[in-house]
Amino acid sequence: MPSATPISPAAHLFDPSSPEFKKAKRQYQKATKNRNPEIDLDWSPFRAAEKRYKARFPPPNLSNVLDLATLDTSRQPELSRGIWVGNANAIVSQKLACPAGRMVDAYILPRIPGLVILPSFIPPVKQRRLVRWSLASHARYPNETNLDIHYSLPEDGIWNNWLQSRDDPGKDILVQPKASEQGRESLPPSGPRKLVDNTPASLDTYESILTTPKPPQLPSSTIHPALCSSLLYKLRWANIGWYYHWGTKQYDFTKGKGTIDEELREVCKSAVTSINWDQVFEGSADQWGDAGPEWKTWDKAYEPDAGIVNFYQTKDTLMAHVDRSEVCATSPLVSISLGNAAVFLIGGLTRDSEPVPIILRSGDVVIMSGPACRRAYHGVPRILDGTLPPHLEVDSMAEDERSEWEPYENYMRTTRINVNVRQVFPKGFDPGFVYVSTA
Ligand SMILES: O=C(O)CCC(=O)C(=O)O
Ligand SMILES: [Fe+2]
Repeated sequence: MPSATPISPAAHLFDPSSPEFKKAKRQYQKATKNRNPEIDLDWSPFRAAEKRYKARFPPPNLSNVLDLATLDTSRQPELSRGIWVGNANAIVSQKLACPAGRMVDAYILPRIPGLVILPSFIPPVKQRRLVRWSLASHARYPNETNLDIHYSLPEDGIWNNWLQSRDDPGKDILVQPKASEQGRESLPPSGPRKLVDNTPASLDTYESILTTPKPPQLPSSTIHPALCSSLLYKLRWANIGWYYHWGTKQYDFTKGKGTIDEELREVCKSAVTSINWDQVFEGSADQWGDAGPEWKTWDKAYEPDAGIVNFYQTKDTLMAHVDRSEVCATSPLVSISLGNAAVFLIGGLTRDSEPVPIILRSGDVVIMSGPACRRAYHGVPRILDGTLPPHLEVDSMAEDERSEWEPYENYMRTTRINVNVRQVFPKGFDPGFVYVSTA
């Protein structure tokens, strides 16, 4: 069923005469009535920026947010979708020269050395394939998701079961909590990703990582059976490659390595080899320590082996954090945005650096690389509702493709997917071998 162009719910928040504006204002006044303004003074610059972009009232002004899509006239239909548009000149950026034989738009920001933005790197057809892959092929056994901790999920995953039940609600499976099956007492549900500071991984700390106990996270004893159709909106992440242990914030190498999808691997490798790294890291060789200018070998040495698919509903956020569990502390981390746009913040090695705000839209790729950027605080304080691009809607598709895509469009209307791909180990490194030889 073709759907009408959505009006972003937030659009009314900019109109003081609308009931939505008045209601949001009342809620805001109620919520802030007893707030001590002194507390605000203690916020770090990163926290203050998170608050600014999270705010429901008044809604954030995005004129200081970098939005490189505004430079591309072919993205106009996408930009005119919602109310959320930033500014291409908000932050100083520089377009990279393309390496020989490659025609890719890539930008660096002098304020965040090692960060590269590739707007529209993923073409629409590939965006749709990655959305299907994320939901139908990847967020299911044997890959771990946030829901597996608490529920005995059907083996073909929440998405595929939900698809079957769309025509026949009687097929909407009731998923049982694990705790009731196993009769265990335990911790409360995990909820959003927990952001605990951990020791940065490196080859020196590798042995202690291997020997740190990694008890399985216990399922909640308080949750109830739930229908697949409702659990779908509680899906927050699915693991890629090496398994990650959330309790210790370390990889659990004893579980072996999950496979990396071949198309995803190709996308990541193609992004990394499209970049003129000499230009990105010009003049920074002295910051790379003993390993020297590693970027010179990334065309051959870059090999993704882990990651996470993040699923955000429009009210979800990802708080400031550093991804420091990977032994490779400088290799590119490739981050792919799909669906609704978001405000992404990236700062420095502590929360005290003022972060740079960037709008990431569907098909954009961000690469975080090098010693400064790979260990920089970053987060996602806002999903920008109503920004699903036209090419992810059935209206833009040929008649015979529409019915297959329709459920994806429905889900993606309120969703942003981020495929976040990392390299844990240097290419060819054998983790088992090092463990035995150093024991
Ligand atoms: O959603 C994003 O753009 C960033 C996700 C992220 O930082 C992470 O998965 O560690
Ligand atoms: Fe991250």
